[in-house]
Amino acid sequence: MVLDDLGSSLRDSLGQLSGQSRVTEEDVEDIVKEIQRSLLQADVEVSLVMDLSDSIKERALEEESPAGTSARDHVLSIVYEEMVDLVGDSTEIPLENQTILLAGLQGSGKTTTSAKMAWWFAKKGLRPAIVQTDTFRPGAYDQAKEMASRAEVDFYGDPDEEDPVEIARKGLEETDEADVHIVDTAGRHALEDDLIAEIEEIERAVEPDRNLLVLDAAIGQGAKDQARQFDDSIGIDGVAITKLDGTAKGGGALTAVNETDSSIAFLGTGEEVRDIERFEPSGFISRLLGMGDLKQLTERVERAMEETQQEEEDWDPEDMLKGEFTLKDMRRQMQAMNNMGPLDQVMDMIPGMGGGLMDELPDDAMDVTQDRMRDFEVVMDSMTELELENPRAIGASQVERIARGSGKDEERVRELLEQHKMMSQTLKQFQGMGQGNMERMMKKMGGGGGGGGGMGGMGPFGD
Ligand SMILES: Nc1nc2c(ncn2[C@@H]2O[C@H](COP(=O)(O)OP(=O)(O)OP(=O)(O)O)[C@@H](O)[C@H]2O)c(=O)[nH]1
Repeated sequence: MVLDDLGSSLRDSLGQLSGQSRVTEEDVEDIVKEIQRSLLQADVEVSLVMDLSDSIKERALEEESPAGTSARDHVLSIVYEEMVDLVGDSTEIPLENQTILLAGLQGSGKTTTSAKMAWWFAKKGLRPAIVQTDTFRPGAYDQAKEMASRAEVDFYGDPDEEDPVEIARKGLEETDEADVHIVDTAGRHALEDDLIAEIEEIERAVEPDRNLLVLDAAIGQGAKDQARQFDDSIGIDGVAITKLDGTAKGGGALTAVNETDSSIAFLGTGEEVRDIERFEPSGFISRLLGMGDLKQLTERVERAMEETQQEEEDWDPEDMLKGEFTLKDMRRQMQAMNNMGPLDQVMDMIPGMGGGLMDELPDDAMDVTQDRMRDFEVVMDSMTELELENPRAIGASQVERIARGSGKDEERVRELLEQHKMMSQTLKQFQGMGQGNMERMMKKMGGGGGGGGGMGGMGPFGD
C-alpha cells in the first residue's frame, strides 16, 4: 500500500497543530477526514476506515498530551498506533523446518512469491525448496524453475505429470534435504470449484504448517470473497501482498486479513527474487505516513505519559518548600493543579499551611488562568533544559527565540517568567520559616493533610 498522498496531506493537517498545546474537535475532524480519504482511495473497506476514525477521534480528544509533548506529536502518535493496530501484527514465520502452501488467483504472483520467499529463507541460513504443482498454466514449470535457479534454491516440478497432488507428494520426497518447503499451486481466473477442490487435495497431501494467500495489491474489495473461500477450504494463516511497487492501492489486502482473521506475512515490491520484505507493521506505517521513525516517537510519548503519571504520584506539595523552584517545578505544579485543584486549596493540604496563611499572599501571586496556563505550557515546550532549570538566565534574545519557537507573543514569555518569579518569591517566604519551625507547626497542627484528591472549586488556576 503506497498511499502516496496520505503522508503529505496528514503532514499538512498536523502542521496546523504546531504551537498548539491542545487539539480541538475541528482539528481532529480535519485530520480524520484526510485519513479517511486516503484509505478509501486505497480500497480499504469502509467499515475498517470508520472504526479507525472513531478510535483516533476518541483518543485524540480524550487523552491529554503528556508533558513535554506537543499536541502535534501526540496526535501523530495516536494516528500511528491506530494504523499499526489496523494492519495488525506480522504473520509468525519461524526460522525452522516447515512447509508453506501458497494459494491465490491466477497472476496474483504465487510463482514469483515462492521464489522470493525461498530466497528470503536461504538468506536466513535455511535450505528452502520450491515444489511447483501448477499443471494448469503452460509455462508455469519453466518460470518456476528459472526463478528457483536465480534464487539458488532446490526445486521440484514435473512437466509430464498432470496430477498436481502427485507432484506435491513426490516433490516433498524428492527435496527431503531441504528444511523449508514452499509449495506453489495453480491459480485460476476466478474462484472455481475445481481450483478449491484441487488445493484442498494438495493441502491434505502436504499437510502444510501454514497457508499463505497471495494477493495482488491492486485487487480491491474482490479480495473479500477470495479470502473467505480460501479460508473456508484450507484456512489462511497469512497474506503475501504482491506488486506494491506498482499501485497506490493495497486496501483489499487489509480486507482479506480482516476477513480471514489472519495477518500480513510478506510484501512483494518487484519482479526480482530479492524484491521481498517481511511485513513489519511499525516500519510499514511509518513509511506509509512518510514520516521518519514513528515508533520512536510513540515510545517517547509513552515515556512522557508514564513520567507525568509518576510525577503526579510522587508529587508532594511539601517539595515546593524545599530547594530552588524552577520552571520545571512550575510546569509540574500546573499539571498537578489540573488534577488536584486550585493551588490555594492544595496549599491548604500542606500541614501547617492552612488556616489563613494563604490570605496573606498577594492576590495575583498565583493568578494563572487556564488559558494562560496552556500558553505557558506551549512556551515552556520551546525552552531548553537549561532554561527550564535556570529561568533567571533567560535574556532578551532567548525570549525572542522562545516566542518564535512557541508561536506566542514575547509578552507571554515575559509574563511566564514574571509569574515564575512571583511564585518562587512567595514560596521563599514559606521556606524562610525554616525546617524546625515547620516541623513544630506541623506537630501542633496534628500532622494531617497531604495527599491529593479531587478538590473542586475555582481557584487561581481556574478559568
Ligand atoms: N512489479 C511486480 N510484478 C510482480 C510482483 N510479483 C509478481 N509480479 C509479476 O506478476 C506476474 C504474475 O506473477 P506470477 O508469479 O506468474 O503469478 P502466479 O500467481 O504464479 O500466476 P499463475 O501461476 O498463473 O497462477 C508476473 O509477470 C510477475 O513478474 C511484484 O511484486 N511486483
